[in-house]
Amino acid sequence: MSNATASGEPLKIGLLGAGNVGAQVARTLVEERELISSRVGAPIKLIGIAVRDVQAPRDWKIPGELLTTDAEALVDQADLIIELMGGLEPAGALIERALRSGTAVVTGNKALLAVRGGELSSFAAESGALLRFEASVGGAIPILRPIQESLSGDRITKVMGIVNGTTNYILDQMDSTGAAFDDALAEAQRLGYAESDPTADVEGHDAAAKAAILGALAFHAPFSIDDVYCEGITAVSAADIEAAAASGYVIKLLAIVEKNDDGAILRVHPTLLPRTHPLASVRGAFNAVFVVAENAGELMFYGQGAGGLPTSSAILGDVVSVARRLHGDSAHPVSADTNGKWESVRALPVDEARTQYYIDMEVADREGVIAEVAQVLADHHVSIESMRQPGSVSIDGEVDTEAARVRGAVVQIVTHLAREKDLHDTVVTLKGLDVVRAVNSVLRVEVEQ
Ligand SMILES: NC(=O)c1ccc[n+]([C@@H]2O[C@H](COP(=O)([O-])OP(=O)(O)OC[C@H]3O[C@@H](n4cnc5c(N)ncnc54)[C@H](O)[C@@H]3O)[C@@H](O)[C@H]2O)c1
Ligand SMILES: N[C@@H](CCO)C(=O)O
Ligand code: NA
Repeated sequence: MSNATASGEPLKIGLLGAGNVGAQVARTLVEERELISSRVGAPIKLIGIAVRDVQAPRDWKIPGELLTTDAEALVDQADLIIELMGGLEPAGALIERALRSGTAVVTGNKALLAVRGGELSSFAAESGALLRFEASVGGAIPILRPIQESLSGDRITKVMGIVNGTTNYILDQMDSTGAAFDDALAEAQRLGYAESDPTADVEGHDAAAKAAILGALAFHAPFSIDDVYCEGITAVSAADIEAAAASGYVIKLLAIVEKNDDGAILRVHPTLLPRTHPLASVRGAFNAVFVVAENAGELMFYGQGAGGLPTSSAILGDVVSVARRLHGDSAHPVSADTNGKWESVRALPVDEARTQYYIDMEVADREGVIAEVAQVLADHHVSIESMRQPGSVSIDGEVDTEAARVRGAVVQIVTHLAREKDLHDTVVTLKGLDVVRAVNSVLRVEVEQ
């Protein structure tokens, strides 16, 4: 890397990958070069785009002289690399190559960062290279820079986000139209939100990668996706959504990272939220991230978490920010721009999380059943916040015993906050009771911070 801008030469930008996001970034860097240069305060130039096939048809006609299949040579010539190939390799090796030689990197590659983020950050710290990845969580939403910079004088205690647009779209469709999971997924695929292989989204892996990145930045510790407990949405049924709605809740797939005196817990799972919660109003494929910090209190960030154009906005914001730093190199030592020092924060098992549970079950309809169920919860130190018997309660709230006798009894319990391990053991014991015919669903609940 040369210190191009200090010598008046344009800052040389190399782009790796020209897919959904890459093509939009290329278009802006070519068509809006003057604007981006003026935002930087120094000239920039896109010097090349590494692609697999220079002849492949593209929506936006990229000037042919920019295309190359030699990604390594492009990395070696550039002052700043934008990686938008995705996947672990060759993206990982190319980013490592750039960072080790002091070349700045901007990427949106959450899958790579969730596995090798700590290692790549240390390469950056060793060489003084800048590494930015705002697009990797919440797409266009400015969330990582606020966590890294705006809140760096505060202590973040919890981050809770809807960080996967595909699953939010599916759950929202199920909630608003009563659709079954498979139909909502098919619609998400038709609209281009979900990929033909939707595993990474619906099984929660994409959200788990983002949880690892959020946890690492919020708590200054190099967490990886292996530290994240992950449950997707494939087991969420139309009946779950309907029962939740009847009790005033909505089901969202949340990435939750929180810190206590012993360490941090990182988890992704379907969660019941009261309809009055700010995250409950996030509809369709939108994303939102809720942050709680000791002094700032509660903050919420909302916007488009995916799509070529929105995501390109976050990439270009990082490019301008990095280019400004490279331009002012001598005045602003780059080492001051990193995430600070990693701290020693243990990743705790999900069993240590404190959460509330919603349990929907069918019990035999006879005397003493409710007392027996309540005793199981008490034995596990879990207290009950509310209990409903929707199948046997009439509209005015009077218990309709005749209805209960015919239908059996559905019992819905919301617990107070308790250790995940105790809640889990409670459900196992309930399932073993003779009077419990079936446990229909068990979901975690987030009510307050
Ligand atoms: N699309 C989004 O909404 C979105 C949002 C946030 C983050 N991201 C991230 O941005 C990155 C890019 O996403 P995308 O949607 O543009 O993906 P994409 O699949 O549309 O584009 C990737 C491009 O990289 C090219 N490529 C892959 N390997 C290559 C190689 N070895 N040499 C040259 N080219 C290669 C592919 O041919 C493809 O054109 C991913 O890391 C993704 O996770 C995407
Ligand atoms: N598959 C992701 C893309 C953005 O990271 C989503 O649905 O949100
Ligand atoms: Na973002």
